[in-house]
Amino acid sequence: MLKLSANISLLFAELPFLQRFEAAARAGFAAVEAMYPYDQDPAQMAEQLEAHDLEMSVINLPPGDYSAGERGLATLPGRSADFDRALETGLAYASQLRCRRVHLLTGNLGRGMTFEEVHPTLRRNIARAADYYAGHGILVLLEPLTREMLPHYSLTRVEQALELIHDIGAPNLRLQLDLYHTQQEQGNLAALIERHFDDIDYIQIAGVPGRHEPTVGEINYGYLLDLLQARGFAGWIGCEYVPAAGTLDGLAWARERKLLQPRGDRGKYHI
Ligand SMILES: O=C(O)[C@@H](O)C(=O)CO
Ligand SMILES: [Mg+2]
Repeated sequence: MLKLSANISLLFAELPFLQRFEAAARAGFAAVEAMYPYDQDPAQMAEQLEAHDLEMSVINLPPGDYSAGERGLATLPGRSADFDRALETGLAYASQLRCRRVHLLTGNLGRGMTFEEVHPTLRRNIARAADYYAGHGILVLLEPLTREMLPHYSLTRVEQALELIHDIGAPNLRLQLDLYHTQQEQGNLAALIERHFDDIDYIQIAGVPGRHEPTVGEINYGYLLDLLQARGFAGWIGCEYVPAAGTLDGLAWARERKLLQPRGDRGKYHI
């Protein structure tokens, strides 16, 4: 059966962050994911995971100065100290949350820079991250992100990510395929899933346009989820979308596919 993880940076936003763990468990999720949990106390998050028998399926590594538009440090020359600090902080959180995956945001292209020009710095830093986390049994994931959201982002296509993954060759360096982003950059999702199935560790889903439930928009997730089911995809599928209305009502699609196992009174929170 396909495994869903609730992105509690976006889902259950009707509740304070620390209450979203219980709400996700009651709704029937076995895991949660978070984008940038670094404003939270990891001990409190760990308590919630334990209390509600949840896995933390993935967290992003610290992205640099987010408010300044930084989305990762791996492409930026002269930032190795910040990059190393991000690896250390990510490890502290992942360890305390027993999270076995971190998403390494690669960073923006500097003004006037091309992917080819940043490639040596990027490759070196990704290899450094993979080596750093390998010793802790943690996977490092690369996720192509669309320029519709991040116009200057460095890693936008599946083929770019796979070239780095295969060239570096670290066994703990894997692909995070976000179908919301990849639809906007290159489409052809079913063929990409089929062609690169063995390289995909993690999938995320959201509707295009609007980043709402997978039932809204141009992507036929019924077809894609059937394909993943038929291929026996065993990784997590992150529900990384902004509910169009209420979170619980918006999960009807997952309940209809019997992908959620509600625990206790799902409606405890009046959301
Ligand atoms: O798809 C996304 O936006 C996230 O998975 C992410 O890591 C970058 O924000
Ligand atoms: Mg994503």
